[in-house]
Amino acid sequence: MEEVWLQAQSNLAKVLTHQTYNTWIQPIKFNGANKNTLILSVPNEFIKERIAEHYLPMIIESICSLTNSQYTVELQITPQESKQSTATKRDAAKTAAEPGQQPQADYSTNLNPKYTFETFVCGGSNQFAHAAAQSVANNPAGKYNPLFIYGGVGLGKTHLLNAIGNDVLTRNKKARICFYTSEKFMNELINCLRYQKMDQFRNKFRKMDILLIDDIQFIAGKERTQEEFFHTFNSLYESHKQIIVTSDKFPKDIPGLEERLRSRFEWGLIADIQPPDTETKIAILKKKAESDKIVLPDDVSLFLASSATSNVRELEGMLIRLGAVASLTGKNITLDMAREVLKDIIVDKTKEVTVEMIQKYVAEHFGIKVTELKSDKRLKALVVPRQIAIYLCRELTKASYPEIGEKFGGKDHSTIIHSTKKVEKLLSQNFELKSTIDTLKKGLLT
Ligand SMILES: Nc1ncnc2c1ncn2[C@@H]1O[C@H](COP(=O)(O)OP(=O)(O)OP(=O)(O)O)[C@@H](O)[C@H]1O
Repeated sequence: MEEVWLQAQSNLAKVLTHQTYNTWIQPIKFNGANKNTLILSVPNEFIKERIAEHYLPMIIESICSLTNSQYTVELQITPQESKQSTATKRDAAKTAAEPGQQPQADYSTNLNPKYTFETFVCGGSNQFAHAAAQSVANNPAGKYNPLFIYGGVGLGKTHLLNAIGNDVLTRNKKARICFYTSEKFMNELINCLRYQKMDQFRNKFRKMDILLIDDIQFIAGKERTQEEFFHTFNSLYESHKQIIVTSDKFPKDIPGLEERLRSRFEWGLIADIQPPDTETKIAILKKKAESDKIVLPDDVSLFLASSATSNVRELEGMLIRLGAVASLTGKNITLDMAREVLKDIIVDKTKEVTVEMIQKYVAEHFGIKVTELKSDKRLKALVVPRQIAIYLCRELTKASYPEIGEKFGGKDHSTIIHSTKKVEKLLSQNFELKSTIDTLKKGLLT
């Protein structure tokens, strides 16, 4: 299997930029295989995280296409102290120090250089948080302190947090800024407690000009971490330093968060990020495709954006997957290819569905005849499928109530409205019905 990995590496070298390949892919070493898992070793946690976040789908795709079978990949950390890996770490640190990020002697900013305001697409769903972030970057510790950004998974909170840090550093290279996930903050705290280095811990955080903490909700319920964070917060706030945190919830909705912290988060500005609309999703995909040099036709970006997910990370994952398939097969990305490659992930809303298709599909699903579905018979075994089919016709086709009535044996439009409303009402209470309808929809649209 080692040869497969070496071949996969060389294929990836052809599709990635030189710098990306050297920084992230080249340091990966083959470390064994069992069944359908390839074990790869990476030099450190930093590289492991980045690979898992950005390159794993591409790596798996490359291995699977070489072996023609399904493989998963396990990443293990094995420190590699060879000259080469030391150089790689240096390169990674160098990459992380751009743009305008001065690596400080006594700490690391941990900022991701890719997450800037320039690479962030602003749309209706995130414009408030974006404006708040820009305002804080322009005037740290001014009007909005702390800034609390909250929103669902993969909607760009970490990106904005980094963008603030990167932006400030491009203008003031001496600014002391650090980005921490709350988990990393906690782990460092635990280590410092263990090795009696609490003075060092406190000094480090309390000397910051801007402290960026990602996913603060994870400190909820962790007493010691909350206490230490509380003192760090007070110390920074009193010295007029900026604090910015992100969370997946509004402060008062974070269970287990101490009251004193909750109230402090509410002192400043709270900005939310909502799921992106289709136009914003398309704009994000296009920007990402451009920066990764992936040729993405308009119909494909619409197809990806019409998928149910609002998680931008997932959208990016689909794009990376398409890019990898296109590079490895030497083909252009087309709508047909996207449908095929992403068939298990995307429900295709662009596919035309007709009343007749729905009638046939629903009748087959319930084991009845289309004529029975269209009839006036009041048997329960027919009434429920009929109402579901009518509901789906309204949901998935452009047919009007009278048109649907006509195709259901000449029924009156009020009967069609009644059936649709009945299903709509039941959907919120009846989980089984919802699941049946979801299955039917998926089947009809893929
Ligand atoms: N508006 C946007 N413009 C450009 N890229 C975006 C945008 N929103 C999200 N992304 C990208 O989507 C990915 C996920 O975003 P990010 O990690 O910031 O999400 P998050 O809200 O912090 O998620 P989590 O809750 O999992 O921490 C990143 O690669 C980010 O660059």
